[in-house]
Amino acid sequence: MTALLPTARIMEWVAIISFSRRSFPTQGLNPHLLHWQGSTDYFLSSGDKIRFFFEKGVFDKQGNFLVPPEKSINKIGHALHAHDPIFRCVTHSPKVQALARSLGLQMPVVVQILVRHQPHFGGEVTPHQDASFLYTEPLGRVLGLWIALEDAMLENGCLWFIPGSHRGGVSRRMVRAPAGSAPGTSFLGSEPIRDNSLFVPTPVLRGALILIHGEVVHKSERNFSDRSRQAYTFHLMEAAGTVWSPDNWLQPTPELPFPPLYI
Ligand SMILES: O=C(O)CCC(=O)C(=O)O
Ligand SMILES: [Fe+2]
Repeated sequence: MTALLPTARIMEWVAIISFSRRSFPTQGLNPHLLHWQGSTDYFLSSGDKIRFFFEKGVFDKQGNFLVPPEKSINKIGHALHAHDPIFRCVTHSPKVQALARSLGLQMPVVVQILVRHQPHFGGEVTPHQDASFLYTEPLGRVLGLWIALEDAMLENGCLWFIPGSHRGGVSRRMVRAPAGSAPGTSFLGSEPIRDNSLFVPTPVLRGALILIHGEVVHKSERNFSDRSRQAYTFHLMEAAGTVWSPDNWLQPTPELPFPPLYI
């Protein structure tokens, strides 16, 4: 784990964009759709945009905030690199490139970038494998880089992992339904019930980087503290010899292909 990022600049960016008129997300949205993480369509069409996904219960029926806006955001995604130079610069920084090279990645591409906010009472992230959402053939080609922008401790929602769980294949896959059908996604297979005692917590200080194997089972718990737990996270795929599943919810487009990390 190493300190990699100009954390303060990213935090500043998050604060600015949270309040900027140009992108404030509730405008133009049907308030009835503003539930946890927004509507399915809002999610499915976010792959090439910067969109805001909210904690549960932060809006009233008219779409007005019930909590201070800075405590309302669960995550921001999924194409921060495409629209903001700070994120592009950090993601493609020499340190990240050197890290990818040291891991032997030949043609890594950036598939998504998120800022996870986890404010006070921020929701949990239930146990999952990233490859369920970012499926490739063969498996073993997706790597998450999760960077703590603030200390992530037991009480404010640090990550938890099941050691060795990356060796067991993928239990379920989220697949995109044909355009226009509802719901927009469904799961093939299911997430098994796992014994909670198998999870090992990974508390880290601000600036630490956690590498997440695409198939390792991980989760984070609800943040019951009054400290937020912001993290900057993106996923790389080794593109050499890999097929990105055409059923994944997130698809590269001619306008926004997955950018190569080494540029
Ligand atoms: O930040 C979290 O709580 C969950 C992160 C996660 O699941 C990921 O980055 O793959
Ligand atoms: Fe994950």
